[in-house]
Amino acid sequence: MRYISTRGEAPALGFEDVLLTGLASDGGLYVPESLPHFSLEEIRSWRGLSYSELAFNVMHPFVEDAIPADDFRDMLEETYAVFAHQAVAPLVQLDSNEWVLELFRGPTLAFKDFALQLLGRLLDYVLEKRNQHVVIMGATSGDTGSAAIEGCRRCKHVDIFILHPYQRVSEVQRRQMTTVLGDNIHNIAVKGNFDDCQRMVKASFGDQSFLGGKTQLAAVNSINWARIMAQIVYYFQAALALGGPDRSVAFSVPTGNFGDIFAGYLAKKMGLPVSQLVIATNRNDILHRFMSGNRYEQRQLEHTLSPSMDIMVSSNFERLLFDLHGRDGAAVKQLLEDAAKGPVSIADYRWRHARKLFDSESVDDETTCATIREVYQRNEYLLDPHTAIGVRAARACRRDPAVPMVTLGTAHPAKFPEAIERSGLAVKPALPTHMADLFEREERYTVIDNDLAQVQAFIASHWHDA
Ligand SMILES: Cc1ncc(COP(=O)(O)O)c(C=O)c1O
Ligand SMILES: N[C@@H](CCOP(=O)(O)O)C(=O)O
Repeated sequence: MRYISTRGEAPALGFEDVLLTGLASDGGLYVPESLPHFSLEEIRSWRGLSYSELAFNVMHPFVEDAIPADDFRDMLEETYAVFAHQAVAPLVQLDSNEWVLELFRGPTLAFKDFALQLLGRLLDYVLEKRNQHVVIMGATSGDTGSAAIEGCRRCKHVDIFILHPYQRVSEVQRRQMTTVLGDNIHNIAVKGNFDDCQRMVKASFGDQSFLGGKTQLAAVNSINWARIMAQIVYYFQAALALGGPDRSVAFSVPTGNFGDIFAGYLAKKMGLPVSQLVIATNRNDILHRFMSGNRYEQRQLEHTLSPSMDIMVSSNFERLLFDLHGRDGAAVKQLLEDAAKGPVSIADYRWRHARKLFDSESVDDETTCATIREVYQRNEYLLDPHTAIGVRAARACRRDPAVPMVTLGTAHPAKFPEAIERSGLAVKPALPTHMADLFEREERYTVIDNDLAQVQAFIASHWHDA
């Protein structure tokens, strides 16, 4: 399997190099040159497999040139053994044909664990083989950071630097990152927003000279193809549990950086019968505005009760644009350069195609709280604010009540007590036992101005060989 860049100017790479490269050298994102396609018969034969066995079947074609099958199987077995539910991603029914897929049973209580527990093991495997060191540089609006630290902190050959927007993540999210005190773990609170953090990460991948040529950067964000690859699996798992592939399933996906829903789009392209994909956004709704009116326009970022989705520059949208433009890298490059200067539209027939692939809805804080309240009162089930946005959007966009609609439950409600309180509910979601003393643990992080040079200087002087 070879991987090509969405901007068409970077060299094609194999899996190992894609894993370590993160952002392509032309500023694009890597995607597989061609996707594996599974027949209905093959997918049907996967019924009853454990999560890790299913993960092997779905992902092996992407890694087969780089990792022997038995090693990959062992890695997946270990990865999904750390999840706190036997089903790994259990389904919870809210109503007739309405489900939540709980993706928050991993160590850091968000869907990011599915990919980052694996990414840590993949990095360890490849770096050990090459005897190579990397500096992980990641941006987080709250969840990727802790999942990346948890997934990679035992890797032998890495130093980890995670940038989060200062005072713009929940206290639980911050503490999940800043209380992990290893010598190779560095949390940076940037006086800016998530987009600023992500911009710094991308700029640093583009010019790594600040590291003095002694090591290289690796990505834990969904710009790294391996993140997307691992997130495809749970679409297959949920569909199989609900009668797929002999029955279509619809998914509603709380969306920020467009990684999770892009994985759903790929699952469909790989043969899974998916009847609907709903993009569910908060008030930072650039994707919903684009889907509704073919106008891609960045606005001021708002701070909402669903902070992990406070994102305006949605990285993985580029991967979709690449497909919408017939995989013409030059066209994507031009479009994104124009988009950085002002609003852009795409050719009407391309936009209509996008509308066939996705529905969308934007949900404000008030409606998020109302949804948390309603679902709790009816089902005694507590949604986190991101999942609540997914549930609300699913209800607004649903096309066929006979088709199971699955909302991806992207985080545990205990990570966002503020939203639960604002919903007027008297319940306090408890943190699981392994995090019970989170508020007593020592924290360590460095606050830095919203300034790339200062951030890079910090990294250059703190990675372990520096
Ligand atoms: C809890 C939660 N829900 C949803 C999202 C959105 O996922 P994506 O960025 O893949 O669209 C994120 C972060 O990205 C998140 O942390
Ligand atoms: N919501 C994310 C933002 C980063 O997205 P990623 O999927 O590209 O890592 C977070 O919680 O950090």
